[in-house]
Amino acid sequence: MSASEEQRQQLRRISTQLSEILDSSQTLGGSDKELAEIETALSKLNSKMTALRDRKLLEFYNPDFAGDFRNILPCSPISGYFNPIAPDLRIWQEQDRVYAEGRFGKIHEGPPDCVHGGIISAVYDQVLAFAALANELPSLTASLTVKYRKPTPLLTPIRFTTWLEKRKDRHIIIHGECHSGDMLLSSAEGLFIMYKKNSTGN
Ligand SMILES: CC(C)(COP(=O)(O)OP(=O)(O)OC[C@H]1O[C@@H](n2cnc3c(N)ncnc32)[C@H](O)[C@@H]1OP(=O)(O)O)[C@@H](O)C(=O)NCCC(=O)NCCSC(=O)Cc1ccccc1
Repeated sequence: MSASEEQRQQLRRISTQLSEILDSSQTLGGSDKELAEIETALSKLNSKMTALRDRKLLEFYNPDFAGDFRNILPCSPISGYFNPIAPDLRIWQEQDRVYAEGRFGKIHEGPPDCVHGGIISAVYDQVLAFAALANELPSLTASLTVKYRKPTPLLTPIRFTTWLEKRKDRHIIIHGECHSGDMLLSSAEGLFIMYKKNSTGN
């Protein structure tokens, strides 16, 4: 079963709500009574959602992403609009480069007030893979090296830039950089291996 436009919009709004709930959970405080009320409300919501959980409406891959890379893998934990843990990034292509821009919130904190290194790596993994796709070289990550130059601040505009560095047969090298303003925060190199052609040559 696939989602109607109305259902897509509803699911997107639900994901946004859940995302805000997750973010709030990181700095939550209140009296015993207030926390108990939240626990009860969430428990009810949880039961309702559990009852509907095996009726997935969203596809794994959306070829009609219309230039918005957050639509390609709707439930990706890094880029999917419908996954509440995905960071709030805009991801798009210009010529053969893919860019991601946005801010990370408390849910992605590693060192105090900074983004967790694993989250930064995960974003590189996804946006470098998108750069391969943008160059019509769909592939999987074989290895990923990230150089962390400066801590990546939370709640601050950050921009990732990625580009195809080299291709030889099925081996693809993609590079990426992450900046806050003019400051280089980190860089990455990924080796991607293109999907094998099947026996029909596709
Ligand atoms: C697919 C492949 C990487 C390669 O296997 P096959 O196709 O069977 O190819 P084969 O083994 O025949 O090798 C071909 C050539 O490549 C070379 N080579 C291979 N590996 C390495 C290496 N590590 N390092 C260096 N070289 C390596 C190998 O020597 C050979 O070289 P040759 O031609 O003789 O000179 C496989 O190991 C695999 O599935 N790994 C797990 C991948 C995975 O889970 N990644 C994480 C999830 S993806 C993600 O999250 C991003 C994403 C999100 C959403 C959407 C899209 C992307």
